Amino acid sequence: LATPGYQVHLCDVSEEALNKGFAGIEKSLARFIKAKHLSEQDAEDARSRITGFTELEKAVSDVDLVVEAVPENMELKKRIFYDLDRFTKPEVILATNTSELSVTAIASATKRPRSVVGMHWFNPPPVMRLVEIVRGVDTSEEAIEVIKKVSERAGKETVVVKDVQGFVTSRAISAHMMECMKILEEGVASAEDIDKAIRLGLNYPMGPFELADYVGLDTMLFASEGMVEAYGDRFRVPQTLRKLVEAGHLGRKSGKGFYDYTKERETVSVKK
Ligand SMILES: CCCCCCCCCCCCC[C@H](O)CC(=O)SCCNC(=O)CCNC(=O)[C@H](O)C(C)(C)COP(=O)(O)OP(=O)(O)OC[C@H]1O[C@@H](n2cnc3c(N)ncnc32)[C@H](O)[C@@H]1OP(=O)(O)O
Ligand SMILES: NC(=O)c1ccc[n+]([C@@H]2O[C@H](COP(=O)([O-])OP(=O)(O)OC[C@H]3O[C@@H](n4cnc5c(N)ncnc54)[C@H](O)[C@@H]3O)[C@@H](O)[C@H]2O)c1
Repeated sequence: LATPGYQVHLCDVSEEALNKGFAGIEKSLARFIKAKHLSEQDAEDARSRITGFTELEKAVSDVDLVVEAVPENMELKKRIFYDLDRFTKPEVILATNTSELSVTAIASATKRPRSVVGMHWFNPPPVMRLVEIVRGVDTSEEAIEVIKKVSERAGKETVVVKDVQGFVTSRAISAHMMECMKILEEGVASAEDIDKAIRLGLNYPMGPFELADYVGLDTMLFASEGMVEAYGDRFRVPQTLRKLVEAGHLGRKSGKGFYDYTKERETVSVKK
């Protein structure tokens, strides 16, 4: 959002967490500069528009829009929205990047459910082309329009969907990934070969296990629990996924998941 010109307040729980965020932004800017999508000056301008905060009240007291992206946990999201409702000006729109939680339930923690809306980005957000906008039961047309405008200014296409478990995208990808997980657990093929088959045979940019590591296995587990609760037997929480998360193997962000990123991995991604 800083690249297309917005002033951004980035808030996280500690300086260490903030620095991780800034390091991620640097990596992305470097890739864009290398690919000549951005000049050094554009990158510098984007950097100068981002200010870090570790206190939520200070971060949001004078903003026009909040995009929340804390871990996928309903109690935590509700606590944050309760605070956002108290700390922001009354006209501010409060968006959540939740992958599958009920936007309507998150909105119930505020006194302004009309201004609460889903703004679902995709990883890596600077590259992926869609923002899925989720209309909660009370979300106003104005809130939807603001998110459309902001997304378009960030170069994204949008779709507006109803607030059902998993919306369109997480529901669809869950079906695909959970079936691949069953294929793995049945011993039909290795994770590497399933990933290769899906990439080369079906032309997906990433196989299910490399994508799961990329998204983060903790986020995957939270999301799959929600899918099972809503849709029952059509989905089930994969035990292999649960065990990896219990062991602290969260994918790329912890160095290990379905693959080990601490060693130079014979990468299974297709290089041109
Ligand atoms: C198995 C477990 C089962 C459990 C079931 C659980 C179910 C629950 C499901 C819920 C999931 C929720 C998910 C979430 O809410 C929504 C998501 O985010 S879903 C994930 C969406 N993302 C994808 O699907 C990504 C797929 N991958 C790709 O598109 C590509 O691989 C890639 C990441 C773009 C990388 O492309 P490559 O060609 O491989 O690599 P390159 O390095 O050449 O990059 C291409 C191009 O992109 C630029 N780039 C890449 N990354 C970044 C970045 N971070 N920042 C900036 N730019 C980047 C790169 O520079 C290249 O640019 P170019 O040179 O081409 O101009
Ligand atoms: N990972 C993905 O690919 C992806 C894609 C789309 C949407 N999402 C959604 O985005 C949200 C975040 O997911 P993630 O995978 O980035 O999680 P993550 O755990 O990797 O990152 C969450 C961030 O929130 C910070 N945080 C925790 N508590 C906070 C608080 N009280 N105040 C401010 N910051 C706090 C953490 O320090 C961390 O930086 C989830 O709702 C997830 O479903 C994730």
